[in-house]
Amino acid sequence: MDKKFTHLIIQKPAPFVANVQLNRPDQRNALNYTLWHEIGEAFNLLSTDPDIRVIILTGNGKSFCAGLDLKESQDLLSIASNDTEDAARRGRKLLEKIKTMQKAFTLIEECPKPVIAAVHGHCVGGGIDVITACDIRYASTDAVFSVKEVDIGLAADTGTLNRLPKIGLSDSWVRELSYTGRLFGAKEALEHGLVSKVFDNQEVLLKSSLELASIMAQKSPVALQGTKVLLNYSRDHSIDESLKFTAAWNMSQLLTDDIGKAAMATISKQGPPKFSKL
Ligand SMILES: CC/C=C\C=C\CC(=O)SCCNC(=O)CCNC(=O)[C@H](O)C(C)(C)COP(=O)(O)OP(=O)(O)OC[C@H]1O[C@@H](n2cnc3c(N)ncnc32)[C@H](O)[C@@H]1OP(=O)(O)O
Repeated sequence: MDKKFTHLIIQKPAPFVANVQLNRPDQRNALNYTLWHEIGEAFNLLSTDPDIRVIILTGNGKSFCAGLDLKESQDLLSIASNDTEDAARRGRKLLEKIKTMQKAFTLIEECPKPVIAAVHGHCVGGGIDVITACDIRYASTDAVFSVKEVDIGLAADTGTLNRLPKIGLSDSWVRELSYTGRLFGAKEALEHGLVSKVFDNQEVLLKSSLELASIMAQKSPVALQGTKVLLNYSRDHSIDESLKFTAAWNMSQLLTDDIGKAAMATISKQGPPKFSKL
């Protein structure tokens, strides 16, 4: 990808795999508006990049992400306290701001390519918003999480409270974390299913994330992207609705050459076939 970002680095560590790196290490990857916006922009671009089939999301430096940049969030507060405008107008400005911020992380979810969040160090507040929009969450043993918003006087509004209840966790546990903001570690996150694997250190975490990404990147991109689209749809709809959507989706997608190539490779016991770009 040619686009240059201020607070993101995008590398291509393996064929068809992108590594999106949050890159404000000195601020523990706190999300200022530039980084917030760039996350959405990057995933939007990657969603149609035919050279990328799987994305790994990591944080550079000591932490994965320290959440909202508390030093650069003054304009949010200034909208709220601007007494030259009435409450309704200030409310409408806040609405637009929140919707824009929500959309940046929704673009991770809407990206049809699977996204693996590889979490080390702290992942708090907005960091949880980010990882709940990802498909797969891996962590290293040093990872520390917190649904921190309640501690700064707000109800999380950019994804956590909307997505955490949908990823198969205990409702009681989600509520306990959201009402207290308490820290919890990788072991607890694994026990409850917030992350699906924990690794001894960040190096092994990154290596294992790359291995996983490379396996997925060898699959038919038609099949892989369709699988993400259909899993997301079925999470948000009844079985009957999602069966209908699946049938309509595959009306076109079953016309792919990839099925023949994959079947032939299986029968002839060759390695994974080379699929055309999508
Ligand atoms: C509409 C609203 C939408 C979304 C709202 C989201 C809400 C949230 O995200 S709530 C969560 C907010 N974040 C926090 O409360 C975390 C604050 N940070 C910390 O607790 C710690 O920094 C740490 C993450 C536990 C890491 O600790 P440590 O490794 O010891 O580093 P520090 O020395 O504390 O920090 C280094 C450096 O980074 C700056 N920094 C860290 N976090 C933030 C932050 N969230 N915002 C701005 N800056 C941050 C910290 O100030 C230090 O800067 P120096 O200039 O070096 O002092």
